[in-house]
Amino acid sequence: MDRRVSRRIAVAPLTAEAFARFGDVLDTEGEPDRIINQGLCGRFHDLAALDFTDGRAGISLFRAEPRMLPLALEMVERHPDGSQCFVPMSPDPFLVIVAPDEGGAPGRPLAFRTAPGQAVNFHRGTWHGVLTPLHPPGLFAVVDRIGEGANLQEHWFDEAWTVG
Ligand SMILES: NC(=O)N[C@@H](O)C(=O)O
Ligand code: NI
Repeated sequence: MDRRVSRRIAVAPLTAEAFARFGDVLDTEGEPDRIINQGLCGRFHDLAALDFTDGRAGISLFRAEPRMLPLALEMVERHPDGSQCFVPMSPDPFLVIVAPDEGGAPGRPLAFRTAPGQAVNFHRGTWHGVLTPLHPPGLFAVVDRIGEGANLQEHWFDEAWTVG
């Protein structure tokens, strides 16, 4: 009997609970923490743990090509010196891929699809797929570490995983 592990990764809806071991989910679920601006705005306050060993936080804009599913996942990466936050600038869902660390290498990846208005913040050192829009224009604000060195470890799989 073929005991090969399936290399197909299903895409699940993103939830804070399922993502908690990998990072933070930012959204406007529930009541805002503060009502500001003369009652015209709800502030959902301090939603992500920004964590940098050195350097500083920076905000960059990404314009990324949308991908189609099923996706051949060839690699994941991690940033040992800083967290990384993807904030979509459109209401379109995007794909979030993470993997547990197993002795310094990624284990079986997990894939999530965001709901409109959800953003994610990868904890420092979390294995993740690169920014992966599913719809144009693929515009994101990214909050991550600005500092010396590459702050990047890549892992290329011997055999790609199929996501979706
Ligand atoms: N390289 C870069 O700025 N972005 C990646 O870290 C990514 O996760 O998309
Ligand atoms: Ni990254």
